[in-house]
Amino acid sequence: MTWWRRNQTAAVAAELDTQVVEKEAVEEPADQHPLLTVESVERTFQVGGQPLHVLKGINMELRPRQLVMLRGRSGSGKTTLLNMIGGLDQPTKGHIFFRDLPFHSMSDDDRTTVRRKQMGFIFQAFALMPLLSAYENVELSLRMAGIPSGEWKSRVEHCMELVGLSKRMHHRPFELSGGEQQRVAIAKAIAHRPRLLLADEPTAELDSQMSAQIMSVFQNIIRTEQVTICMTTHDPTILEVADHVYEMVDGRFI
Ligand SMILES: Nc1ncnc2c1ncn2[C@@H]1O[C@H](COP(=O)(O)OP(=O)(O)OP(=O)(O)O)[C@@H](O)[C@H]1O
Repeated sequence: MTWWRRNQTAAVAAELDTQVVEKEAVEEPADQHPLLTVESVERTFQVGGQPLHVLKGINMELRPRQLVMLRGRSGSGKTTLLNMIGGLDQPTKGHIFFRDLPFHSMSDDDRTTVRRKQMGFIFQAFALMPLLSAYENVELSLRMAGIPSGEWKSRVEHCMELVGLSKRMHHRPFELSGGEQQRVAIAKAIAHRPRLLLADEPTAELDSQMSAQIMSVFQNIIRTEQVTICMTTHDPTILEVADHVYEMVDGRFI
């Protein structure tokens, strides 16, 4: 089993390298091949010995440089789906392809390799480290992704500039407002140049003005960093900036 895993991991690493070369060589038009495809995905949890059907047949696509929102009431299954798209969990049934990689059947190790290199997360569980400055938080993400240390300084400074926080990069999270902390989280999530950025309720704790700022940062990074963003939200006021909104009710899109 171990040798197979190692070979599989090597194959994924090789695939990623090829994809990076392709990315540099060819500029993909926005509407070309999907970055991610979800086909007939179901997710069932066992709760107290009973099956709980949370996702009941989801189909969706994320295309390069799109801003896609998952909207729905609390408990409708948005976070469960986002976890699946990010390879943090696997479907009970159905298929998920990130580019050509079958997330539904890949090992945890292989999904982790893809995630580290090609995805960024703005999730509560990946929150800022409180004792590190904004700069050090972003740098940490480059270190984790295996980016050579010689590239860290310019990339951190570039990302802090993209989110409009160049003047505050040596502050620690508690010295920043909620909106500023969220912008540091965005800088941290995009520092290693992911293809896909996933955000779970990124405007949840923010007032409407700060939420609008975050959405404007998202639009800016889609343009300048060529990233695709998929986020969950309850907030009807930000839906208009989405390229596509999937409305979820009780584990299905309507
Ligand atoms: N690991 C798990 N085990 C058992 N049940 C789970 C698990 N994860 C999620 N659920 C259940 O699945 C349902 C959907 O949860 P999910 O967090 O995906 O909803 P959501 O739409 O993101 O809600 P919110 O907007 O409140 O975050 C809930 O009833 C939740 O209790």
